[in-house]
Amino acid sequence: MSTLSDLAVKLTSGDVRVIDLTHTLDPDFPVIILPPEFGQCARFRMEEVSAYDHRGPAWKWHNISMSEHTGTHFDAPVHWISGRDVPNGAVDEIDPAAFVGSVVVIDCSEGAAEDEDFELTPAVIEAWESEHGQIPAGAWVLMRTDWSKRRGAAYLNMRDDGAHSPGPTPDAIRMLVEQRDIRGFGTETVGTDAGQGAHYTPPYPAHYILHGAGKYGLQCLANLDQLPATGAVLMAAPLKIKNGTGSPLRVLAMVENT
Ligand SMILES: O=C(O)C(=O)c1ccccc1S
Ligand SMILES: [Mn+2]
Repeated sequence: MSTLSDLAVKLTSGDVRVIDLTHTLDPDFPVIILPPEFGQCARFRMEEVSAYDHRGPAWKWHNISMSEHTGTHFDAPVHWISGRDVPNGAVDEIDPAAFVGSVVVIDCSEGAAEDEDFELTPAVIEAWESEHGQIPAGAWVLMRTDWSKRRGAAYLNMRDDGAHSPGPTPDAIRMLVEQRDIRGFGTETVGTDAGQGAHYTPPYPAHYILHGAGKYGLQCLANLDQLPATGAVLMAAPLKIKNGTGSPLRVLAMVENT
């Protein structure tokens, strides 16, 4: 039996499960808040066009609007100034082969529960690798913090000096990109960078280093606690928006029952 036929059989039998890593697109779902002098991210909005009524007797539909970076979404290299000249850096130009691939999960949930500004550092990555093996080239790396379980104001966790949420240090992202050649980095928080990411050098190091190297980001992920540390396959295909810097998307993972 071919690999794909075997996979189809296992998907039908449930020996391979599909896990949804996506938050519902909802007007109440928080979006990133930037300093007031900058443009802001739009929340998801929807308006009813008809509902089996005079506006459309046999059909129901809505018009929707949002930012490319609303909700669970994909960041393309062109999103950041460091990636502005990366070949095929917009969502409509990326090779679709990049949208399906292996994924590893680094569990930082205990650290994030103790410290809202928990940092993924090279030492955390190396400790993970000592247990699970070296992160394979071309893999997605997801930082599990269980932040997706937060609701309301606790999700953005804004204080007088801005947001406080976990994320990677510049050295950690540099290690993942330059030494492990990952495909992309994903988080449960509203951005791939820590809430205080503007204060690193370079500012917003995850965006700066990932996208400058032609890598991708995923944000506002959910259910990472349902994934194994290794062995899952991620499917993350952004909308094909012309010259798009990113897009909301359905992120799914295939996990084998062991
Ligand atoms: O990519 C994003 O959604 C994101 O986190 C972001 C967007 C724009 C400016 C800064 C950041 S930090
Ligand atoms: Mn984004």
